[in-house]
Amino acid sequence: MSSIVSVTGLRKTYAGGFQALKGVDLEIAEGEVLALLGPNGAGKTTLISTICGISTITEGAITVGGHDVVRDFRAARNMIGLVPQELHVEGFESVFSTVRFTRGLFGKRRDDALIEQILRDLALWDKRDERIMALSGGMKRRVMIAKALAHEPRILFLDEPTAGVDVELRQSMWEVMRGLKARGVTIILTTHYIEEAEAMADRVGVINKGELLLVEETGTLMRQMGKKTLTVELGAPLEALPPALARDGIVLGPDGASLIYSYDTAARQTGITDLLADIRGAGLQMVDLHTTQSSLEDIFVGLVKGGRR
Ligand SMILES: Nc1ncnc2c1ncn2[C@@H]1O[C@H](COP(=O)(O)OP(=O)(O)OP(=O)(O)O)[C@@H](O)[C@H]1O
Repeated sequence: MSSIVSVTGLRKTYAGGFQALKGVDLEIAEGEVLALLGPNGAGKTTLISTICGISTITEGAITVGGHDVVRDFRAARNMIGLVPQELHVEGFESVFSTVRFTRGLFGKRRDDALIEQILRDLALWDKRDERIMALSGGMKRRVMIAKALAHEPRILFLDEPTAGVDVELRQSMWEVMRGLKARGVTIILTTHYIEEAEAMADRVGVINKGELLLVEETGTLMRQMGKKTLTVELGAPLEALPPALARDGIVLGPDGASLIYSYDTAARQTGITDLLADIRGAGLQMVDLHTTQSSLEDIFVGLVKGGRR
């Protein structure tokens, strides 16, 4: 994997003595979308801020595109676009001039065609002459993204890009992110929305109490750690579970009308074949079968409760 961001042994202790990051190692591949999941106060924003060179490093090292974020701050920062959690926009300025001005701050030559393209991609072109204060919250967020993209960064950090936005806007933000990914932009987003990680991320990192508990491909994580539940609907309800069917992971469903069996999707033998044979052997009639897969949310809650894998 060729890393565009490399974080090694990162520790961050705030002035009051609070340890917000306790030794984080993380490699981010060029072109990937990485979602950082974690409860409030886990250290997600702190991690992003240290990578972006906004927050000082207590111990460890970070490189962005091979540039050390402390020694070679300017080169590292030039490669990064940051969309922070809070909206900071100059309310009286127009959309176009704000985004153009931001590009200038990075010492890049004026390129109005590029700004036009960015605004079009973000469905902001029609609003280019409006004052930012007159825009809706969702539009302001998009202006923040446009500003972050104005100097053509190769890496975009989005800190909770869809917190508190409506479903339609969330979907349109996802479209924006997909478009950027298709152009090869590496995206790191923090989110509280599991469905966002599931929908967008190539890999998921789970942070809790300043520790990166794991980083895994989204699909692999779901497969490795997921549980499945098989529900067998019975022709006639049972009073109790027949002894022949008793085994780990099985319970009688509501009203005794079904059997519910939980199994590990990663296990070599799920036990389903034996279970079905035993159900038949016990003379029970099966009228329907269905399976459900645990969500990334279940996995996440289990991880945060249970600590490092
Ligand atoms: N400037 C600061 N001084 C002292 N402590 C801080 C400072 N900034 C953050 N913290 C603490 O560090 C911890 C991690 O905060 P951080 O904002 O990184 O978490 P987060 O995972 O982004 O949370 P959220 O999801 O709520 O945004 C929190 O306990 C927070 O109170």
